[in-house]
Amino acid sequence: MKFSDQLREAVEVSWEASFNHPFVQGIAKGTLPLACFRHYLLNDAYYLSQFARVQALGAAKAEDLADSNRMAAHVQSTYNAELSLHEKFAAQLGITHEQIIAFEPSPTAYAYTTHMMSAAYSGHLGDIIAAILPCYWLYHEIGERLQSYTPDEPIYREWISAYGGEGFRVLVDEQIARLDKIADQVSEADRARMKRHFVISSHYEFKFWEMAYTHEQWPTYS
Ligand SMILES: Cc1ncc(CN)c(N)n1
Repeated sequence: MKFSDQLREAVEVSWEASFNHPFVQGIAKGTLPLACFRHYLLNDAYYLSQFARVQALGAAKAEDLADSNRMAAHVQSTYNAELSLHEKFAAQLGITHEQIIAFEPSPTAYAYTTHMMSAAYSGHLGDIIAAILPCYWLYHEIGERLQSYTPDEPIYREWISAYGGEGFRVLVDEQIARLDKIADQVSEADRARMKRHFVISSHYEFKFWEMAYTHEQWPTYS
């Protein structure tokens, strides 16, 4: 069984829970309050800026130039495709660039990005891809599964079409193939560690919907 198939099997329950989360179902049906999407967007702008840095660490740690080149190209797609889509949504929701820059991430967004950074700084390219792959793969599965939905809210329609589209599929397949190739070359201990990164990131993906849906904040102790 391919390494990526083992990973996919390990997260079946948590990915199904993500798919069924009221945030995701609310996007599909158009019933998600825009205030929840706003909280998501602000946290996601922070998340994607850290995600791009993790991808860049992948470019730096890759052992051959072709992988460095492709990881760097993925940084550019995060910037050109995803972050610019978010900026468009932000403008539609009246969120300014200054608000995005000044935004303090919620606990889950902070914890998830810290997990990815830790895997990236302490590991090799395989650790990095394992930690970031749920971000690609889960979103694409969700986007594909929501393709038949046409929510009234245009932002939600565009969100579904961006993640379910062919452009995103190509990037997901590329990283899955890269991870399978690396998994064939490393030790059993490395594969176990990589699997753990993937499973933890998948849990954080679920918690990210929850964070947005509940407007998660840091405690104030007052
Ligand atoms: C938290 C999160 N995970 C995944 C994605 C899709 N790249 C995203 N935009 N945000």
